[in-house]
Amino acid sequence: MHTEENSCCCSFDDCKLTTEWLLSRTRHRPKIAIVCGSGLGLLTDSVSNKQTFRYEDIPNFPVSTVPGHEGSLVFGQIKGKSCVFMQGRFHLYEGYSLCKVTFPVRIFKLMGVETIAVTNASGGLCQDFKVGDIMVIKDHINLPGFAGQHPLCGPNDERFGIRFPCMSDAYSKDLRKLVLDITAELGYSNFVHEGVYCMVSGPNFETIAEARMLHILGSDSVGMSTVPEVTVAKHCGLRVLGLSLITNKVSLDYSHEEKVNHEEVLQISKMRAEMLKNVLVTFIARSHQVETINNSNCIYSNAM
Ligand SMILES: O=P(O)(O)O[C@H]1O[C@H](CO)[C@@H](O)[C@H]1O
Ligand SMILES: Nc1nc2[nH]cnc2c(=O)[nH]1
Repeated sequence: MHTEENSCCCSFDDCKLTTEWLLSRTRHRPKIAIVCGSGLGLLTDSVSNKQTFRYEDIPNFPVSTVPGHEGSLVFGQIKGKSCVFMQGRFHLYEGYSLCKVTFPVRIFKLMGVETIAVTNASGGLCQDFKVGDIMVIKDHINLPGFAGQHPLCGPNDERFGIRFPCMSDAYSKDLRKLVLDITAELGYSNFVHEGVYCMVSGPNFETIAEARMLHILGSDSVGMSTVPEVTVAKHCGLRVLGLSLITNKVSLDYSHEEKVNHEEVLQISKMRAEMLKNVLVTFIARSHQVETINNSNCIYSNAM
């Protein structure tokens, strides 16, 4: 139950303090933030002029507890563009409240970030998807949100965004088009699809009956993250790109003998991280081609 006292452990002042702490320690002023999913920390390999902060050293930041999530904020440049990477994200199943899970997104907004690219590892429900494919997220299903586990529950702070944000366009159409153009140019079209990502809380992988239900409901892939970050990003007026790496096929059939596990997820992520990195490097270099949106819901739309 949400009350004034317990609803938010990450107030505007907490966010401000963390933002000021970071801005006073780095000269980087990123316009793009990238969240690295499970096993995708290698995405930071192409960053030059790196400056790294461990999460445990940043005031108010949660710490990473999941293998494959290093726990560092990496500032730097890619093709001359200033960016910041979350090398490791936070999940509901780790025991964090959703406002803690999404805390970094608001820090990025207050630092002056305009675009966020979220990546994840997910299980493929769409029967056309193969292990190692990339799904450009077109839309999502916020399953925990239906049950009241929602990062925007509780008193709304208008300085971040409006009470009732529109979510029908959470994933920027222009950024999706840009990324589809890039993947075509790189010769990746055969293993890139658009689709709907469904978030479950985890930490267990799906039962067969659950997987069948999610598939019937219109989900193309399933994972345990991303949706809270995207919801908060859209609330405060960031442009969002979502890329999901299909690390396993989710079983819809009781005769299926293969059992998914986190080690396999990490193995596939590491195998395909290079490909995802190629996409993101080009995306970062070219994202200025897509105009910045002006209709920000957030009144703190510029860096403090
Ligand atoms: O969504 P990311 O952080 O990529 O991680 C995915 O991989 C883990 C399961 O292997 C879960 O945390 C799931 O959400
Ligand atoms: N819930 C869920 N999360 C995942 N993350 C990577 N693969 C999966 C999966 O099959 N199910």
